[in-house]
Amino acid sequence: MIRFESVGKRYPDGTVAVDDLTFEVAEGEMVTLVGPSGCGKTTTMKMVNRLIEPTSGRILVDGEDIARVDPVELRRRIGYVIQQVGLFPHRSVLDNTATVPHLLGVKKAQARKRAAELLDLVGLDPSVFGDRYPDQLSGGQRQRVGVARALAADPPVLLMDEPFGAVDPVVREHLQNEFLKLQAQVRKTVLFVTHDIEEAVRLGDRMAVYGEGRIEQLDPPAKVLGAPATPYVADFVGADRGLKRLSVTPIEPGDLVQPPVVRRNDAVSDAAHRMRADAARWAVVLDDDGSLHGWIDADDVSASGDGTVRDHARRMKAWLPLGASLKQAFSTMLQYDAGWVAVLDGDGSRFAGVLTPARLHEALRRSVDADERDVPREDVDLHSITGA
Ligand SMILES: Nc1ncnc2c1ncn2[C@@H]1O[C@H](COP(=O)(O)OP(=O)(O)OP(=O)(O)O)[C@@H](O)[C@H]1O
Repeated sequence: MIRFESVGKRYPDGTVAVDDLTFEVAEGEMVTLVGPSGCGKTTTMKMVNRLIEPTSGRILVDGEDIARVDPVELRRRIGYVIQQVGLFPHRSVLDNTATVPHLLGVKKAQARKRAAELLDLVGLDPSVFGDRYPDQLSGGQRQRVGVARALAADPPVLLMDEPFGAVDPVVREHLQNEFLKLQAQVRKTVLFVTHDIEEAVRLGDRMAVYGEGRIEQLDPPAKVLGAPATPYVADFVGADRGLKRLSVTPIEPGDLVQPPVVRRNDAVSDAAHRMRADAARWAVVLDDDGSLHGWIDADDVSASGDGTVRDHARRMKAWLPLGASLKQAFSTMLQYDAGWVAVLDGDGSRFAGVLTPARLHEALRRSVDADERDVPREDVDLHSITGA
């Protein structure tokens, strides 16, 4: 846990980099700090490992006032990843990763074993990359080594300053996704500085939007995008914040519609009746074990037809789990030129319903209203939203 209590930093020339900052990063939480250049993000971060000393207030790490902790000892407890990874050029990737545990007194063989595990965890096969030197890696691979090295001493707290800033957008998104998976396993307390809003939105459990030297809003990304606290925040997150919000709004059961469902072994005539009764143009087809198989088009079958559904069923090419983002749903619909996308429940085995473009739009509007009023999305009645 990291706690800032009325923390300020005024440089000798009078520049106030950070002004009266009070906030907390909970254990296992990732908070992203985002804002324009020079607003005080890096200063905030560097005060946590005492690379910069505050001029007022205090900072607690796991309940302890860090002003009373020896800086060297403090930094052992805090992993630090920066854009210029700073690997030792004449040490192998494995030795780079094992450096800190070795310094901490872990036996060399054991430190190297742990380093190999960590390289594996960040997606670098140690048998392929372990013996290479930093200049034999791509930028993205070097960033991964940087993350592995920061995790090597198993610090409870991680500070990350634009760690993926130096790689191209495609690699960056890949690294972000990998890092999210990793964080789900290691659950570190993370402060993550970026000037990329998309990155702040994608990675943060909460994001802190900085104005000059202070935080204008500290909330979950969906809330920042849906209910910006000030005109400054609205302006900073951009006019397309509705679009950005799609990526942080999950598909929930209440968003789905229930089309007619038939089984592969059902008679075609029964399926045709069912679709007609529901005035549906298609039905979802399940396998005999209840798993999703595909769909059947009403135009392909008639009520007097022979045979079973399996003769006419079309295979489903894409589906999504509940909890996937509305952006993924939208993108899947566009990719397959489909008017709906099938959604499966959590463990991916049971058909839960389908999402349509109209329902996607409703989900977005309900979630915005839910954030504004601080209530769960299922409690929002669309008809009660002003203008709906
Ligand atoms: N040693 C210093 N002396 C005087 N002013 C400083 C010093 N270091 C930083 N500043 C100022 O403090 C302010 C905050 O700097 P900081 O590096 O924290 O910003 P930042 O939000 O991380 O910016 P960026 O995104 O460009 O890295 C800036 O106005 C900067 O010019």
